[in-house]
Amino acid sequence: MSVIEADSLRKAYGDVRAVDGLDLAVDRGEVYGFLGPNGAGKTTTIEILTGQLRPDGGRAAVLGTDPANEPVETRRRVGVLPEQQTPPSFLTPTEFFEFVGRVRGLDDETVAERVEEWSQRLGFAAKLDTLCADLSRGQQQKVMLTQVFVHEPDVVVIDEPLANLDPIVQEQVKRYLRSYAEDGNAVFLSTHNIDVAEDVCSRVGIVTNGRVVAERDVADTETDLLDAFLDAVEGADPRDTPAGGVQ
Ligand SMILES: Nc1ncnc2c1ncn2[C@@H]1O[C@H](COP(=O)(O)OP(=O)(O)OP(=O)(O)O)[C@@H](O)[C@H]1O
Repeated sequence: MSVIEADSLRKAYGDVRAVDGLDLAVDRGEVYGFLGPNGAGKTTTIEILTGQLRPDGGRAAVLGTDPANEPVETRRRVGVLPEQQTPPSFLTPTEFFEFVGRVRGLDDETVAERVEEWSQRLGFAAKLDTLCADLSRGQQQKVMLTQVFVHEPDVVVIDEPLANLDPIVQEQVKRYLRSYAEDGNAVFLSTHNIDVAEDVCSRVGIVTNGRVVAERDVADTETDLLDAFLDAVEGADPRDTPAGGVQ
């Protein structure tokens, strides 16, 4: 059984069909790249998969539960990195992780051990007791990445995880994501960066106008992801078609 499934998913904002009949399935062991241009419907899909938004139609399932019906359970079992979100400015990373750990049912000792490991891995151990407001954008991203994994979820849904990270840390995170999937977990990685998709993902779904229009195995040497992406985007109809019909 796939750990992430979307079946004819739909969501409109007024007359904009943000997600428009989207199908996908992600299995354990995969880093699935969700690759699409601005406005393709990636964020909206992520919000549906993580229980933040109820679809207008279709069905989503994450680890066998419907995020629309069980949003709290979904967010407890899944690691989520929302687009451009920063940790609370009025907390230190240590305080933030304690809060996150309690919400997810972890004891403080377990949280401290995992935070120690992650802060060493990403190189922000010296900043654990600095107010998040006083961290650089990259350091804030490291904090956000740590909260994704602190409860050791089987599935993570991450939006542009490498944003603001220096090249060395980017390489470490890429390596970690691949090994995390190889250990039998699943990564759903949304990006508009083709190089990131090529470097990290095992399979890529290209999304335009709210649906997955092509899928490619990245290991397939015949695949040129850039060509597939340009074909999909150039072949797509203009965005923002009114939900009621033809523009
Ligand atoms: N809250 C909202 N109200 C109205 N329209 C919205 C809202 N959120 C998204 N949209 C529209 O839905 C479409 C899909 O947006 P979405 O944010 O899901 O795309 P995206 O692929 O994440 O884009 P980007 O890569 O630029 O972040 C866009 O046309 C956008 O303008």
